[in-house]
Amino acid sequence: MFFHGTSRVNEKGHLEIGGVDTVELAEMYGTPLYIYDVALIRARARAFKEAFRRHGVRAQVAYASKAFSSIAIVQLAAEEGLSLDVVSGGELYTAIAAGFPSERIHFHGNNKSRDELEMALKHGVGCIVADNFYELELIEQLAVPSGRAVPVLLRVTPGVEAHTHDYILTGQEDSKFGFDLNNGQADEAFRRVMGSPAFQLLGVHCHIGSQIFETAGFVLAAQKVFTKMAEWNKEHGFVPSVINLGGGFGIRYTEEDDPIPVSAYVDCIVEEVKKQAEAHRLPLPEIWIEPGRSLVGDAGTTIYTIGSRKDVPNVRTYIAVDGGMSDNIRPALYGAKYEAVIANRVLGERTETVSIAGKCCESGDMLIWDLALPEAKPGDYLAVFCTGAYGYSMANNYNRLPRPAVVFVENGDAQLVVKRETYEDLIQHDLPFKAKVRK
Ligand SMILES: Cc1ncc(COP(=O)(O)O)c(C=O)c1O
Ligand SMILES: N[C@@H](CCCC[NH3+])C(=O)O
Repeated sequence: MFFHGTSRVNEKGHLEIGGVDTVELAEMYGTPLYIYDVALIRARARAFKEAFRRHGVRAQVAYASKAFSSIAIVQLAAEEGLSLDVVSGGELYTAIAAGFPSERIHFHGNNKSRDELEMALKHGVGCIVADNFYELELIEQLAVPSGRAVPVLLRVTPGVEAHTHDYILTGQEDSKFGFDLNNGQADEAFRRVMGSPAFQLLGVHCHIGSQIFETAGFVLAAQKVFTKMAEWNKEHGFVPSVINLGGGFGIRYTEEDDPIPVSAYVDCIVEEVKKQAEAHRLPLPEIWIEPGRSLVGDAGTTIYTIGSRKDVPNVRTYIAVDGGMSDNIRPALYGAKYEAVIANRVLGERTETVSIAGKCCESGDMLIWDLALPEAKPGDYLAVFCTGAYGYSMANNYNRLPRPAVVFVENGDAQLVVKRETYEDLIQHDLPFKAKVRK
């Protein structure tokens, strides 16, 4: 059975997570419903931190909140001693509202606006990951009058091609993110930052992509980034205090995925950074990473109610659920694959193969193709596993579907942490049209 964390089958034959019956949750909060296994998120956070601790190096593990941002998850990240990666005014606002320590917030993004940068500086975020020359210009304009130097990392594209889906590759040269490491852009950004009192350069950031299963890309990225920082050290006496190698560590969505433990990624990163620091006779910088998916991905499960069924004789059977690409766009966007069970009959014999359709008016709104299930009836609950990252955070109101509720479960306790949207919520920003009367 494809279970993660505290998921198990209880004596009623129902899926239980965090000691709570998911069928009871579906009945209490309605569906679609996102359920997060808090113990699993804690375990992943601790595994990352423990891996660094074993090496005795200074490190920060920043939760990439784009994977799932809400007050509750940010508070949990703070409780677990994580730092926080935010990529917009909205994620920053959420972090501040949750009381997250601003000195542990890292502000990302390839087109930060003046307002967003102003907000970040006002709250004294720990660092701005500067992406481009326009942004350096904006930071300078905002920082110089204040007389304070802004801590920055320069985001570079190292020219490393990780093996993952094209849409989630970020480290290759032809990318919208960061300063190119190989064509002189990163050097120009370095000179720009070092020559201005507006900046305090901490070091370099790179992120090579997402859902990566191999360590080779991280090692290569560490080598390339370090070689550049060593060059800057030789020529300009710069001593980096931070190297940030981003996130991207893969998780197991289906039986086809075979990820390595999070500690294995940390081991290879730390070993390479140590090797590079020694080779270049530089002090070991603090090592930062920013995992999103690997902290929350397999801790999330979505519960849907099964509704209509359509048989296309000799071709396939479609089973439709009460959500779809509006609460999980990943299958439509990336062809992402998931595993699922019937939450109220987990151990039922899997006698038919069906395809799970969403309820949006798009043929591409399919959640899972060719899934073996016990015969599904209207009113059964379908539990789709591993939806914790880039599920709720990419949810939308297509077809004016209200976004689902989110519940955290731990030790037999369930807590609603995001309310379900209502129809009133959907029209709250709409204004009536008043036609001008022509004379
Ligand atoms: C700059 C940056 N950091 C961190 C992440 C988090 O990646 P993941 O969720 O794959 O760990 C991303 C997303 O890919 C990113 O773009
Ligand atoms: N949203 C993507 C990951 C993008 C990561 C952000 N750089 C996914 O669901 O796989």
